[in-house]
Amino acid sequence: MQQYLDLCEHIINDGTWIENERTGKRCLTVINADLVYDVKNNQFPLITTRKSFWKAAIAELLGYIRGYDNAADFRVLGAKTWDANANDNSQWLNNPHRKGTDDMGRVYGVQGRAWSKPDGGCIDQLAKIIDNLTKGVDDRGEILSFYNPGEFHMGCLRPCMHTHNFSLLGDTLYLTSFQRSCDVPLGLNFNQVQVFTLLALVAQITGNKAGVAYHKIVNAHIYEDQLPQMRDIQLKRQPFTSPQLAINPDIKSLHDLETWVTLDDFDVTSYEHHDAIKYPFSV
Ligand SMILES: Nc1nc(=O)c2c([nH]1)NC[C@@H]1CN(c3ccc(C(=O)N[C@@H](CCC(=O)O)C(=O)O)cc3)CN21
Ligand SMILES: O=c1ccn([C@H]2C[C@H](O)[C@@H](COP(=O)(O)O)O2)c(=O)[nH]1
Repeated sequence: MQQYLDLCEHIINDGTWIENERTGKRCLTVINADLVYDVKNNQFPLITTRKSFWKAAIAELLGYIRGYDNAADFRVLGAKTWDANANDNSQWLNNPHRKGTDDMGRVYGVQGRAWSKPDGGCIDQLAKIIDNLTKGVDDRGEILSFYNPGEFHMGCLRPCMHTHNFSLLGDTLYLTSFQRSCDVPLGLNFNQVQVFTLLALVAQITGNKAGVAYHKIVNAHIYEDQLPQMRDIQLKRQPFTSPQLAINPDIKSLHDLETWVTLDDFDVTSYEHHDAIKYPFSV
């Protein structure tokens, strides 16, 4: 939690104001942040200086794992977070590739589970990784990449957390996740949960121990309309100690994650937090 607060302070103290054309807003911005999560000791990196809706973050992750391309499917899992990008952005609404209401196009999990090959067919990057890690193999290319510039024009948003690179040392699994663009008040609150949970889940279903997750961010920003709440409210609060994440031990395979797993299979214990803060969202 302290590393999150340090990043927020760093943006406020040292950030540069940058105009963002896509949203029409200015962002206070820094380049480079390195966050580290202790998954081994279950130090769940949940924000405590405001109430965090962690279930929606895990629902998003499940949707990516399943390769969903539709905001309605994310809503069924428990995340409304893709509604705006799928339905309220005029550029995407006018895109001939959009297949109708709630379509997100070829983003995130679609690339992870069905990357189109130029010579036909597609690649399931996640299945290959799970298969290798289950056999104790790390070919030094256990990479799940959502970043496909050849299909950016077919999706509502370029992936922000775009690459997850797994590493196996003996029977301990590590994860290094890369993020190109980070909305620190809103998105990072979710992304921290997702990096941690992805390592915990993949370790569990491949029969390995979870080690450390490394989260590398390039452009970390606070939108101009979020700044007063972050600076004058959230950063004035004292953090509480980290809660713990509990995952149903019956989840044993990728197939389980694709079929019956719901948010009821996750629980957070000892979560002490301050009141919720509603931050503006930029589409
Ligand atoms: N500007 C922007 N920031 C983001 O963080 C973001 C995007 N766009 N577009 C794609 C996804 C969607 N994400 C989102 C979208 C909404 C919330 C949000 O509104 N969170 C609220 C409450 C959510 C709830 O009640 O479930 C929060 O207080 O954290 C968070 C992440 C992350 N991503
Ligand atoms: O998982 C996510 C998804 C999105 N974001 C944020 C980062 C930016 O504020 C916007 C995306 O805008 P771009 O113009 O495509 O960079 O969404 C996030 O923090 N985490």
